[in-house]
Amino acid sequence: MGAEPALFAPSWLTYPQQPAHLLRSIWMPSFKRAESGELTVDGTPVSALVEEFQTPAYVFSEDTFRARATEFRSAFETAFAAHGAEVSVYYAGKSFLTTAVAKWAEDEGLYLDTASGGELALAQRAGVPGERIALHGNNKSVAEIRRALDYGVGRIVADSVPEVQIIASIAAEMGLVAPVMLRVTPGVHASTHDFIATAHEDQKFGQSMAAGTAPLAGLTVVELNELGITAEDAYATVAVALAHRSESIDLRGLHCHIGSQIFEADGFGAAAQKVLTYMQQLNERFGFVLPEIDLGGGYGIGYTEQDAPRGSAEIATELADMVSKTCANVGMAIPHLSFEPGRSISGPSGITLYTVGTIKNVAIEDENGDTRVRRYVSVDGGMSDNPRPVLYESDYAVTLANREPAGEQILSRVVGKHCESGDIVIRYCYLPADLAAGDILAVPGTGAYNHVMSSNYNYLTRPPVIATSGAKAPRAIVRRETEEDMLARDLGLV
Ligand SMILES: Cc1ncc(COP(=O)(O)O)c(C=O)c1O
Ligand SMILES: N[C@@H](CCCC[NH3+])C(=O)O
Repeated sequence: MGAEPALFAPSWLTYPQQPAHLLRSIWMPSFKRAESGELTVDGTPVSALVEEFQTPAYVFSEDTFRARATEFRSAFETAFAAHGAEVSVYYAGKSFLTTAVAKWAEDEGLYLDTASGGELALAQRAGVPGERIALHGNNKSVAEIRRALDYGVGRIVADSVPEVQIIASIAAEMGLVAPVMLRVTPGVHASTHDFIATAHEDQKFGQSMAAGTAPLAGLTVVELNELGITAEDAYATVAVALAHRSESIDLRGLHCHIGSQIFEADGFGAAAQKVLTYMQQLNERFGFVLPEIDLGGGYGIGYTEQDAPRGSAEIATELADMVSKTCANVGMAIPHLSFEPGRSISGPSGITLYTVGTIKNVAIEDENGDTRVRRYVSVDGGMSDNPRPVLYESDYAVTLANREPAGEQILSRVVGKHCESGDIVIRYCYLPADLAAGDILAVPGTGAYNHVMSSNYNYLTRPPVIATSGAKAPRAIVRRETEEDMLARDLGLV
């Protein structure tokens, strides 16, 4: 492996050969090669999947999803139980949600984090009980809040002072008491792409815990005085005071989420430390004991051989030790803990299958000024089924799936079929020299933030999601979109 990360400074001389074997940090045990060399998913050869469901297609292993959900939950429960604390795990539906997935998560003992009225509607359709659901969002509509309260969700995570006010007034009008968590901004740096980091101060989520931010809360001095808030207080304290005063809000605790696709433990630990310390200050100030803290999700997964994801047991043990130490230091009992993993459960459970179309060579100059050839391999999908490369410069791995990727390997770039030069599926990979139109490629790690972020760009129809498991025949849990589906929304010459 080269000294520099190949993803950002690819060197023709140093970029590692894509291993023909399937790295287990990227490919879960559901994805195996048969003796023939063909890739299988939970025992079904990809050629059979492609024959029945065509490409592009997301293939999602129910077995892997269930195993990862249970593994995460048990790891966190066990690690915190060692300190006498209890844990609830909320599966973050924003990463991948269908009726079947909501049910699998519930079967495995997970609660469900929803991020909009639409996700909530899906959870309702799946029959997830209200008390097992959380509703998130930084700009919830009145209808979304009403729907959540009507369905009896276990908690609404309020993002700001105005949201606390709106939730309080809707709950009062409905004659209910709304269970609320307050999202705070821990002000720590999370090492991930800027667009998916959410813990620093200058972004849209949460309320600041920093002293002296209360005057930014939008209340008049008289209103702040009435709440007992001074200019030295934090913005978040204003929200807590409002929630505390309201008879239609049951304040359950604080919430924070530092971002997504994070490997280092430091950010999670630092955030937990800051929020717990602030929580104890609130407990003392308001004379209550907030019963719960939610530390969000964000645990990174392996996309390429450059990534080294950590196991849930290791993360959980580290966090539990950190939380227990902080609580002892600030003199509080460990509150109920909750977590919201999305990608770490759904991401590695899914792959995307594409069919190879045109293959062409382009002459380019390498870093030494020598002319080289880059092989462009086009597939039948692209940024409409996976916008992550174009949004976050995300890197993925790929393997030839319908047969053994044997023989000479050639540095290649896999691109989509959209009308954009940035429509790149895999920037750098080695694929066999004899790759040909009609071959099937499999891209791992597409179980999270792919199907849910797909689009109809260039009027491509969105792929189906095929669920696999050792116990059942593969079946579509989301059907392929048809041209009729797309065209039906165009109202013609009105
Ligand atoms: C509040 C909240 N919880 C949970 C998640 C899930 O994150 P991830 O899929 O990275 O675990 C997100 C997304 O970043 C989020 O915003
Ligand atoms: N959509 C992002 C993650 C956002 C997480 C939700 N707050 C991704 O694909 O990585």
